[in-house]
Amino acid sequence: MKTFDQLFAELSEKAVTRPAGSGTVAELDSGVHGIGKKIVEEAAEVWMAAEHESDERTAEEISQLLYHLQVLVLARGLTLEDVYKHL
Ligand SMILES: N=c1c2ncn([C@@H]3O[C@H](COP(=O)(O)OP(=O)(O)OP(=O)(O)O)[C@@H](O)[C@H]3O)c2ncn1[C@@H]1O[C@H](COP(=O)(O)O)[C@@H](O)[C@H]1O
Repeated sequence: MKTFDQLFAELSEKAVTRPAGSGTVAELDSGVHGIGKKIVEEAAEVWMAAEHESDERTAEEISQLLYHLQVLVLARGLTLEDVYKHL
């Protein structure tokens, strides 16, 4: 298990070190357009899970949406602080 901040730290390192086989590196390379499509897809899956599936499936889909949002933050060169200042 990891926290939101721990995941972001891990993804930030992968964006720099670009290890072979990393899905994050592949997604970053797909660009903002590709990442944006994943976000829309996952957001729909969150909605459907919340409406029709279990708490566990809903939480899983939310985790995937948060992951793709973090990848987009990195792709745009933003930091979590850039996001947090709007909360
Ligand atoms: N938390 C995630 C994470 N959440 C989602 N995803 C990816 O996002 C995609 C999910 O999209 P899909 O909906 O198409 O996947 P799916 O198999 O259909 O799953 P469901 O939505 O149907 O449940 C898959 O390719 C997942 O691998 C993630 N990929 C990686 N991470 C974490 O990111 C870190 C770095 O991962 P790597 O870069 O791959 O090393 C590791 O800690 C990973 O656990």
